[in-house]
Formats: sequence, structure tokens, C-alpha cells
Amino acid sequence: MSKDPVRVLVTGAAGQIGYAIVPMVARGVMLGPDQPVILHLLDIEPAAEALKGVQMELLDAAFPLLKGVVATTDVVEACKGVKVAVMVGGFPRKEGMERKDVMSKNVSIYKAQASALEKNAAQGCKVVVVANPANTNALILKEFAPSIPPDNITCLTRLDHNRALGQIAWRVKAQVSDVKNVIIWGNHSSTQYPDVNHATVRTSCNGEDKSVRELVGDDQWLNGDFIATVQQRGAAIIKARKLSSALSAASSACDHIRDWLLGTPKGTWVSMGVYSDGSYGVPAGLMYSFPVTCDNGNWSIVQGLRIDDFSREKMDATAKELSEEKALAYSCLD
Ligand SMILES: NC(=O)c1ccc[n+]([C@@H]2O[C@H](COP(=O)([O-])OP(=O)(O)OC[C@H]3O[C@@H](n4cnc5c(N)ncnc54)[C@H](O)[C@@H]3O)[C@@H](O)[C@H]2O)c1
Ligand SMILES: O=C(O)C[C@H](O)C(=O)O
Repeated sequence: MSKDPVRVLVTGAAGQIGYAIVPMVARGVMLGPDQPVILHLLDIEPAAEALKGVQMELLDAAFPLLKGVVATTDVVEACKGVKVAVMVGGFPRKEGMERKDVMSKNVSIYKAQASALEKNAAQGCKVVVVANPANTNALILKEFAPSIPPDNITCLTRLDHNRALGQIAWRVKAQVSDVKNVIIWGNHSSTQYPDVNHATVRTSCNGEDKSVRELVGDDQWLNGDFIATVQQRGAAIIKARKLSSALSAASSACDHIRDWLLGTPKGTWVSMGVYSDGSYGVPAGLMYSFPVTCDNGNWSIVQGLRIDDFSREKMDATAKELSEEKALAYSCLD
């Protein structure tokens, strides 16, 4: 017997990431190849016509798993009955704008969407915030949707995680699927700390896992250019495309939700921005990216990893930036 369709909300659906992610969801990349879906697409009034175009294309593509599309500019209608919410819509930084101006616009968007989700989403709805500043938008969403369990609200750092896997695979000439257990700590920003101290690569000769530090054999690169490349990758994509990353962001958001709902493979963790419980000395109450394993729709922070002085300093620096962003966001609420 076929499964009941799951309603998946994509906000900012007429934008770049929206355009990349909706066919992935409709093809089963996010929820599995046997899971029918109904897509809820939200955008704002100026993008209503473009949104209609996306809806037309979804019909034209005749996706077997796609059982319906709700395309709307009404946030309440968009949130009704959704089990998964991918929050891509937001206000981008424009020329001449101060950080505070962008923050203030996004705080009011995420405050309003939090209450629409809280009142209208299906019970147990899982939320991933993609729109920047992703960690702080997710924190605001959490604060203004108190009836949604905090564990159900996350932000996307899986793109950074995947970027780190890609850089290591390239460097040691391995398949990316053989690299695992990198960590992105902290903010989805240039202060994030991509950590390879616990990462391994499955070697082709005997299939054993070898430590990345041992295989790369170049701590100067790992502690320098590797970190900078991952931290700056978003900016490098913007420079090359004149647009920010979209297909990799969409694909990583699918990875994030798929692993969260369907589980991480045994012995493997992924990075997710989650509400800090104080693990690893990260201040509680920040939306901070940690290594997590997922099982049965629940994530848990991987505990007991050794943190050296180099890592400690970088983990604290990104936590400091998040505390400052949080203070700025709260000042916009006054
Ligand atoms: N976390 C990550 O890894 C990551 C990666 C790439 C991009 N991003 C961020 O994702 C966001 C979207 O990127 P994009 O390239 O798709 O941008 P985009 O400008 O192409 O699309 C954004 C869409 O959001 C819509 N929108 C604006 N306000 C809205 C609201 N209140 N409700 C619903 N929709 C609204 C816009 O009309 C637009 O269609 C940006 O903030 C970008 O910085 C995050
Ligand atoms: O949109 C951006 O500023 C960059 C984006 O967050 C990315 O990491 O690609």
C-alpha cells in the first residue's frame, strides 16, 4: 500500500534555492523514493507571478511522487498541515544596508512565520532554516514558536559540512563518499570552524578507515587553507556565479532533512545547527552547529570528542559571533 503524502513547505520558493530544491523534493531526494509529497510553496506578493511559473513547471514535469502543490503568498495557508518546513525565504543584504537593517527585516519575517508555523503546521513538524543569517533566524523562529519543541527547529550547516568533505576528498584523491565525520562547529558564516580532527577516509587498498590528518600529512594546510576555503566557499561561489550557491544549498538541505528523519548511517555523524544545551562548553541558548547522529527523527549531539586548544579557540570565536548576533536580533525586537 502506498504511503500517505507528506506536506513539505518551502518558503522563498520562487527564488534560486527554491527553484533548485522543489524538483529534488518531488523526486524523493529528501524523503525517500517511496514517499509521496504535497509541496507548499510560499513567496511574497512581488514574486507571485514567478511562483505561479514554478507551480506550472512542477505540473509539466509529471513527478510520480508529487500529489499536489499549494502555491501561495499567504503564510497561514502555506503552513497548514506541513510536516517539514524548509525556510529559504528572507531579506537579503542590499547595497548600503547595515547589518542591523538586514537583521531587523529578518527578525520580523521569522517572528511572523514562527507563529504561523506554530498555529498551523502538523504536530511534530521539523524545521530547517536556510535563509541567512541562518542560525539567528532559526533562533528567532524557536523563540516565537514556543509550542514547537526546540529540538524540531534547526538551521542548515550541512552545506559547509559537505564542502569540507569535498575539499578532503579532492586533496587525498578519494571518493567523497569515503570521507566521513568532519565537523562544522558554530555559525554558518566565515567564523565557522571546519574541524577534521576526528574525520576519516576509507582507503581503497584494504577498506580501512584512516585518519584525515594522517592521510593528508600536512597540518599547515589543514589548519590554514583548508579552513579558510570552507569558511569562504559561499563568497567564492558568489564571486564566480554572481549569485549565491543554490544547487549545493538545495541538495544539502535535502541531505539534512533526509538524515534527520531517516537516520545517519552507523558510525557516521553530520553537522546540524541545533539549540545548544551547553555541550562542549558552547553557551546554552545559541543555535550552534554541532556533530550529531540521527535516529528515528531525533538528533543527538555526539559527546566525548577531544577538543584541543586550537579547536577550543575557534569554537569560542564562532560562539562569540553568535552571541553578538543574538544580542543584535533581540535589540531589533525592542
Ligand atoms: N545556510 C546555507 O547554507 C545557505 C546557502 C546558500 C544560501 N543561503 C541563504 O538562503 C537564502 C535564499 O537564497 P536564494 O539564493 O534562494 O535567494 P533568492 O533571493 O533567489 O530567493 C529568496 C526568495 O525569498 C523570497 N522572500 C523574501 N521574503 C520572504 C518572506 N517573508 N516569505 C517568503 N518568501 C520570501 C523572495 O521573494 C525570493 O523569491 C538567502 O538568505 C541566502 O543567503 C543559505
Ligand atoms: O548567501 C550567502 O551569503 C552565501 C551562502 O550562505 C553560502 O554559504 O553559499
